[in-house]
Amino acid sequence: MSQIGIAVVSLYAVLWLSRAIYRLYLHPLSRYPGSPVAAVSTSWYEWYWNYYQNGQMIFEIERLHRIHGPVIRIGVNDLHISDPAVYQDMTRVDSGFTKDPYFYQFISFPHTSIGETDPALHRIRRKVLTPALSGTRVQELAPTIVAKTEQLMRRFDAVAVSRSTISIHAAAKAFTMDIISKIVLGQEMGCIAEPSFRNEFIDFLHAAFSVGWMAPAFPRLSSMAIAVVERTGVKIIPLALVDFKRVDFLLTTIPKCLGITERYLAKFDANHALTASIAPSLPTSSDTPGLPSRSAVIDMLMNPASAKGHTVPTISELNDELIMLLTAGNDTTSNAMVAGIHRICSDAAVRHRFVDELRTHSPAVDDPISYEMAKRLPYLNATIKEILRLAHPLPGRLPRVVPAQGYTLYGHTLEARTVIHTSAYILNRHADIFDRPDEFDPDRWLGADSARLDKHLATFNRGVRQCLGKDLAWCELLVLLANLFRRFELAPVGVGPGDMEWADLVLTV
Ligand code: HEM
Repeated sequence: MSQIGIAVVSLYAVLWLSRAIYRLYLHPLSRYPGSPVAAVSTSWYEWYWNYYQNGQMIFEIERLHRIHGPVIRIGVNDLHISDPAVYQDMTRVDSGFTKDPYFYQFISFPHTSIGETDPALHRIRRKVLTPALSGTRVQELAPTIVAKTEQLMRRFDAVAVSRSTISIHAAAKAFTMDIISKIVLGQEMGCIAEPSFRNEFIDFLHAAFSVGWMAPAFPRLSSMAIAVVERTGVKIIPLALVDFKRVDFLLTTIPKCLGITERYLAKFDANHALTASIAPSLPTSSDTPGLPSRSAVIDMLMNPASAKGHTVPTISELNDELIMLLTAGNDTTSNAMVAGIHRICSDAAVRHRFVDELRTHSPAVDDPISYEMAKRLPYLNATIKEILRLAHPLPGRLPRVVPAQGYTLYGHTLEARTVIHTSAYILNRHADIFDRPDEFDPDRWLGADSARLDKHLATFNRGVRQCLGKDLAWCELLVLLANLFRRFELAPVGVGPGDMEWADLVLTV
């Protein structure tokens, strides 16, 4: 190496070392315990635990909390908190905490309901989408959800008659995909009718998220990779978002989604009277003769009058939102179903009470249990809450930025733009709130204390960024689990120890 080369490398080493010393001993967060590696380099810490060790950082964070208490440092500018009171404070509507743009640019598309980090723009997007997913809308959609459950039950009937087995995992994902695609695209994907419940969207999603943690670990490299792929179509490193943006994926793997959206818009554009009639109110008929079924989501997004300040998205922005909604509405609820079915089947006492309540209140097996009835069954509801407490569809860190005025944490003021992470996996098992936290015990939700526990359930997040699909998820879980367990005696086949272990790949995989 030339002398200049040696000088450059030495200078870089000195700079790197000085910065490492500053971050470890002089940085405002240096007072907090945690990982020294994380304090020096967020990237390598993230890369090691989440990419190299495949989504294990959440378990390492849990271990560090056990050693160091409620606050640990997990990055140069990042703390992780395990304290339900701090979480409540951070999720107050007026807390001023916002989503961390650095993190969300890599797990979501910009300006979508999930990815928007600007509070004012988010408020508008949320207002536009709320009517399509609100409690009232879910009530209207409930008969469709019951009908999809019935269709799925026919598949289970066939399996029971032939005394063969069925993949609960594939069945649950097909069920949620057909429902969310109908809501989002106006047309279902037809996964329940597929012989093996084929669901290309989920296959793609899991392949993409298996490399998802590369992006937050190396943000500059990731931004460059996204720019390169957008301009040339060439994928230089494995990244979930790069895969999402890949033209060949969009054209071949889920042509149905884009094709459906484009046909939908073309039909509506061709019919100006109808386009003009897309008022802020929702379509009442889902099947107007001669037209594709209506998507409340697309209708509201394409209507400039949906909310004050709303700008109609371009086709690309529209697709970004639709893909995010398909993702949010498919994998999460189905994972809760799979984990829940396994829990109920594995606990004879719970299963007995669960089935007993269903058969007592609704003995006629051929009369589907409605959403209305399911909502009224206490043990069913308590069991689902307990499933949601422990099932972890989105287990991991949801980083939030400290507002401009700073934030006082245990007497010390954190500077604006410090990032605080909390995780449902850790909060939902916090011993200050949940007695015997690792035990699956639906009865905890039937006691006098249940309202207090409810307030601390972090599964759907809280505050202005809480889940917009919570009512839909609840409806799907209630209707599916009630009808499934009332009708069938289920037993796990071929599920070995370790098969239900999960990794945090943003989504649980
Ligand atoms: C058991 C099932 C579900 C769980 C556990 C869950 C969990 C969550 C969580 C934790 C968030 C906050 C994410 C963040 O802060 O970055 C969220 C947001 C969101 N979820 Fe869900 N979700 C579920 C089902 C659904 C369904 C069925 C939909 C329907 C499309 C949906 C749509 C959304 C949307 C649009 C947001 C963004 C809300 C906003 O920021 O305003 N979710 N969800």
